[in-house]
Amino acid sequence: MALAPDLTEQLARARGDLRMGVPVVLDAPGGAALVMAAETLDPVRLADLRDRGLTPDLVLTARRAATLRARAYDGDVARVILPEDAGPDWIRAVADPKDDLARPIKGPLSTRREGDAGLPRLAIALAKSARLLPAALVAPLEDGAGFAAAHGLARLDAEAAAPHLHELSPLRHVVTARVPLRAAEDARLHVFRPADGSEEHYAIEIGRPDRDAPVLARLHSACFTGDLLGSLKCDCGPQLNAALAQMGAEGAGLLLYLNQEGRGIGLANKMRAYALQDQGFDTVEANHRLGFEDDERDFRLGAAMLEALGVDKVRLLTNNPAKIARMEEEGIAVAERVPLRVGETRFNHHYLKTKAEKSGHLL
Ligand SMILES: Nc1nc2c(ncn2[C@@H]2O[C@H](COP(=O)(O)OP(=O)(O)OP(=O)(O)O)[C@@H](O)[C@H]2O)c(=O)[nH]1
Ligand SMILES: [Zn+2]
Repeated sequence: MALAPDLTEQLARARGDLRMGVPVVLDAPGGAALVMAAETLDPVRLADLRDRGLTPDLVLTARRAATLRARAYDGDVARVILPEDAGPDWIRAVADPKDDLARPIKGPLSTRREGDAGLPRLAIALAKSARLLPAALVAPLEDGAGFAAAHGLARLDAEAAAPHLHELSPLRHVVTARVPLRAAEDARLHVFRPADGSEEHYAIEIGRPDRDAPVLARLHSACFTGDLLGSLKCDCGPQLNAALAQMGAEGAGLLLYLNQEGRGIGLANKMRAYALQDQGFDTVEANHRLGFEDDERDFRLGAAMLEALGVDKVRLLTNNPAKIARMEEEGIAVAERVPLRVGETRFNHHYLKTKAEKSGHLL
């Protein structure tokens, strides 16, 4: 059926539903499950689910489970057995670390050992890709297709959908137009749109870089607070301006503006991380307490955009060795690393030090 949404489109819908608090059905040959994101959990829906005799587990990442001292028998995820009287507040308190220090969780949490964690794992990947807290209620269903149809819920073929969540969605080059910048009057903005309905990404091309030589390039990850507001907590704004200024001075360059806010966890989660940093945790610990890895970005995106723009070798403006490694893996030659040390303030000194010590950033 050509008019029906394909898998990528179904995934985009499922993400939208989870963000709104609408449950989604995951269906696989071995079993099905009803999934609700913990962050957007609706108490009425939780009650309805229980009235139907469904018994959800609260699925967390192993990172969050470690903070809560819960055993993650499934490796990267843990299935917490929900106490019968656990209401939305309890669920949210387990999922969201904001009150961990003020109200230490009454434990111990028991986690499930038996059974298959395939669908719970997919539920976490979906919540992450929806930029929600990585925590979900997952209740086994006997007849996934029947349940989805009866309640008008989105149903995903789990086996087919899982690889899509880890693949880079194809990017379409949508439009290019001239935008004279303070840093360089001869500048053009290219807009790229992923097929999976996720955020658009931009490339700012300064001058006409010679593709036969390594192009001065930067992969800049979106930072609303630093790039737009002038936040002193990071070095993003000064890095963005310094990169454009250098490209302007050299007369050519390519700045990729990747909409991977908060190292890929989204602005809401980044602000949760900032709130934890105010409680004394560093940037990496804060991500872990929330249930995320240190860095959830996918730099394959940058390589795909460079390729689309006909660039296969770069002089990369960065202090982050992971960016260099990823470009090389994706077939983009990094002829030179151009260091970018600007914007140190008394507020971000500790942040920059943590990045150097824990994330391997070069000084
Ligand atoms: N999760 C999280 N993200 C942050 C924090 N501070 C800044 N960010 C994000 O970190 C990213 C910084 O991106 P980049 O400027 O590409 O930085 P980088 O990986 O340090 O690499 P280079 O700047 O190239 O050396 C942006 O997406 C910011 O929104 C934080 O404390 N927690
Ligand atoms: Zn920043």
